[in-house]
Order: sequence, then structure tokens, then C-alpha cells
Amino acid sequence: MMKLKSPPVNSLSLELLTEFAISLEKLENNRACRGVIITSSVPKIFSSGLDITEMCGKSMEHYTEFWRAVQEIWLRVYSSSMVTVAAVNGSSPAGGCLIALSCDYRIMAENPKFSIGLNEAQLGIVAPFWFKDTFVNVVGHRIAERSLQLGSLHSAPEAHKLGLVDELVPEEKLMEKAAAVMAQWLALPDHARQLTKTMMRKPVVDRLVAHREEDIKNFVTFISKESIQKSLRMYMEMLKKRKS
Ligand SMILES: CCCCC/C=C\C/C=C\CC/C=C/CC(=O)SCCNC(=O)CCNC(=O)[C@H](O)C(C)(C)COP(=O)(O)OP(=O)(O)OC[C@H]1O[C@@H](n2cnc3c(N)ncnc32)[C@H](O)[C@@H]1OP(=O)(O)O
Repeated sequence: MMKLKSPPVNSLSLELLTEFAISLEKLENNRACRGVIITSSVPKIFSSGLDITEMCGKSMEHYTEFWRAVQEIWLRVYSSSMVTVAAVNGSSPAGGCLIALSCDYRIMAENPKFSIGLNEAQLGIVAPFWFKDTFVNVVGHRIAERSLQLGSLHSAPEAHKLGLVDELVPEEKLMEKAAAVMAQWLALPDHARQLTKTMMRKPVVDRLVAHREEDIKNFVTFISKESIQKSLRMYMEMLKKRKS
């Protein structure tokens, strides 16, 4: 099991992304480890997505390093040879949703206050093509298109209806259910499951691998624009105001 633990909201900072990648690499290289459940140890939050402060007021070099780390996590989770189950025990916007979408199976606590989705448009930013591809591969083109354009955050029941999560279970049963799903997936021979996963996911993975540097350049150019920086600053202010 891998538990995200970066209070208050598990925002994916460069540091957390780096630790996450190292932990995944260790598990991937351990032949005795055939599956991983990804969850959170922060109450009510799976992950608040990418750490917005990493994308605000920093240097081009920093944005480059940060975006490479985001790409790395996605590549590692999406193309993992292990069975990956997301036990979504709280809200999971944007980058948090991407982590869950990149797993093989998603189980969410059935609390209607928890929400999940790719809400980038609400921040005035655009989900890159590989976020979009991952989303389309889970929910289909039409649902992904509408949800991405509106930057929708879906309540847990809505997310289940759309197929964004595979199952809803009472909060107290989440880990038990995740373990049961893991056992079911691990009952299959690894080689057949792994080859099938690769066949299904390879085109999307290859697309980023082939355009990785170009994608970093696009991100750095986009995020450095003063208009985008302004949108992000306003969004952070809104989060703080909402609190007070
Ligand atoms: C055509 C050309 C295209 C080119 C495209 C190229 C590249 C693409 C470009 C850009 C893509 C970038 C992709 C980004 C994906 C992301 O993940 S962006 C992050 C989106 N996340 C959110 O919107 C979540 C925001 N947070 C919340 O909604 C809530 O915080 C919460 C998670 C629901 C929790 O609520 P709760 O009430 O419990 O907590 P608070 O809101 O009080 O938060 C506590 C504390 O934490 C700070 N905070 C929250 N989220 C973040 C975050 N994601 N990053 C940094 N900080 C965060 C919040 O501000 C509070 O701080 P405090 O006031 O100082 O305590």
C-alpha cells in the first residue's frame, strides 16, 4: 500500500512527486510486489492535485523540473506492471484525479461531499493531451469533452454514474474492498494481465514519450504567461478567501 501523506491537502509538490516516484520504482523493482493500493492518510482528501505554488512566480528552470516530475509520475503509474488500485478516500481534483485515473481500478468512498474531476479549466489552465487521453480512456470521448471544457468536479455518486470511478463503498469498507479487488486481479497470471495492459495503454504512453521535451516546452511557455500567472494567483486567493 502507498499512502500519500503531505498535510494539509496532499498537494503534489516537486518533493512529494519525487518521493512518490522513488517509492514506485522500488516497488516496481521488487519482484515479490505484484500490486499496489494508492490511498491517502490525510482525512477527507485523496490529493488536491498539483501544488499550485510550484507553478506560480518561479523560474523557467523550476517549471521545467516540476513538469518533468509530473510526467514521470504519470508514466510510472500509467505503465506500471503492477496491479494498481486507487482507494479514493477523499476529494481528488485535477492532478489527484489523474493519479486515480492512471490506476487499473478506482474505488471511492461514497461520501457525496467528496469530489473528483479534471477541473483545470476552472483555474484558467488547460489539461495537457495526456491528462485528456487518460480521461477519455476511462469515461469515453463525450463525457471527457464536456467534463474537461466545464472543468467539472463530480460528486462521488456522479463520478460513479459517469464511470470515472468503478465502485462506491461506505468509507469504513474502502480498504477492505480495495484488498478484495486486488486479490481478484492478482488471481490472474501476471504475464497475460501485463501484456494486455501494455496493449491497451501503449499508444497513449508512447505519445508522451515521443513528445516529452516538446510537452515540457509547451508547459513552460504556457505557465509563464502573465495572464496565466494572474489566473493562478486569483485562484489561490479565492481558496484562501473561501476559508475565512
Ligand atoms: C493550447 C496550449 C496548451 C498548452 C498546455 C500545456 C501544458 C498544460 C498547462 C498547465 C496544466 C497544469 C495542470 C495542473 C493540474 C492541477 O492539478 S492544478 C491544481 C488543481 N487543484 C485544485 O483546484 C484544488 C484546489 N483546492 C481545493 O479545492 C481545496 O483545497 C480542497 C482540496 C477541496 C480541500 O479543501 P479544504 O477546505 O479541506 O482545505 P483548504 O481549501 O482550506 O486548503 C488548505 C490549504 O491548502 C492550500 N491548497 C489547497 N489546494 C492546493 C493546491 N492544489 N496547491 C497548493 N495549495 C493548495 C489552500 O490554499 C490552503 O492554504 P492556506 O490558506 O495557506 O492554509
